[in-house]
Amino acid sequence: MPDQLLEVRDLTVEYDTGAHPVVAVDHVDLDVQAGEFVGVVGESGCGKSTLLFAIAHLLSSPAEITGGSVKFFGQDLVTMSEKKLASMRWRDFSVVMQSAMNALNPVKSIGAQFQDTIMAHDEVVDDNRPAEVLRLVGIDPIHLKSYPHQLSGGMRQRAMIAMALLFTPDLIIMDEPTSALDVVAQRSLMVQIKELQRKLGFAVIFVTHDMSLVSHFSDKLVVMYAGQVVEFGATRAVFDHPAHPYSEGLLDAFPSIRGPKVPLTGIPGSPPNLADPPPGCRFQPRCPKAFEDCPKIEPELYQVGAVQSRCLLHAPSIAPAREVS
Ligand SMILES: Nc1ncnc2c1ncn2[C@@H]1O[C@H](COP(=O)(O)OP(=O)(O)OP(=O)(O)O)[C@@H](O)[C@H]1O
Repeated sequence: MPDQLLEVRDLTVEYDTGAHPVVAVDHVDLDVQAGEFVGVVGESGCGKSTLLFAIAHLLSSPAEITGGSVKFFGQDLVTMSEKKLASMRWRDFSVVMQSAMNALNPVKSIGAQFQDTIMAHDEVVDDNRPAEVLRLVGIDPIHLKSYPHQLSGGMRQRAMIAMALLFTPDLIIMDEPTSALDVVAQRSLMVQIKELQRKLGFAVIFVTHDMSLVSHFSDKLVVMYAGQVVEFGATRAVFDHPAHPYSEGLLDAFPSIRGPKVPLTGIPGSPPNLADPPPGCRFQPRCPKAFEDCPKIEPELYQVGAVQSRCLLHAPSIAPAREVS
């Protein structure tokens, strides 16, 4: 199996809203290696869910992929036929949504829904597999007979993860799978996802608002702002030395569980309207380190040590003359 599982290049998604399309994902690049856990963070509305849906090719109108490619084991999902995509979903990659209650069919038992997923593929699956995947996520297989409303919120999310594991895919895409749960259930589900990932070796792309979750569970971190990736790198490197002022702001806005108590500071202002983003750097109207070039020049992603940062402070031709303390 090649190491490179997913290669997203220049991916752009627009919501066609009339005069000014909303560019929710703007020329995003992302690499995921086999078995890797990649966290995607950023404020509400920055395009995280749209990115995941675009990767899984699950977008519907008015959203449309207007450019770029999503290569999964070298095959471009963007140009792939719906038939081929349907055969790959669940088998090669699966998606776990924010709310299992919305994703599961309320009038079918969990077992019947597992069977539907199995029947939709030409794969031979052992009869015991549904029971086996439920056990894997800590649910008694007796609940194959249960309907979604008979399970707790945590169990429903676990059942969704079990369904995502039916064919042991190489990639599971998760959109805030724990956000509807209380902190204790959230933690225990995360620990379980991580254990399963280690045991079964699948890769995860995981969207969350929760910086403490990604700090504990993800290998790599993608920080998104206004439809763009503004920082990308190993999670530890980003947490230890954030290279983008927005990442710094996000880190200062959440409490550290073990570190010394420090006053939390938010990020002043609010994210821009994606139908009409500010010129130059999109974060500059809110950035404490902005300087005169920031509204004039659109930054690229620059290599800064172990991470990449979309900040002009790190642009080789600009930074030395404009160093801001
Ligand atoms: N149907 C739609 N029509 C127009 N714009 C949309 C539509 N759905 C989403 N958007 C816009 O696309 C942008 C990205 O939305 P998206 O849901 O991907 O963000 P997000 O980071 O996942 O947010 P959250 O964390 O709140 O789930 C937002 O600015 C949103 O307003």
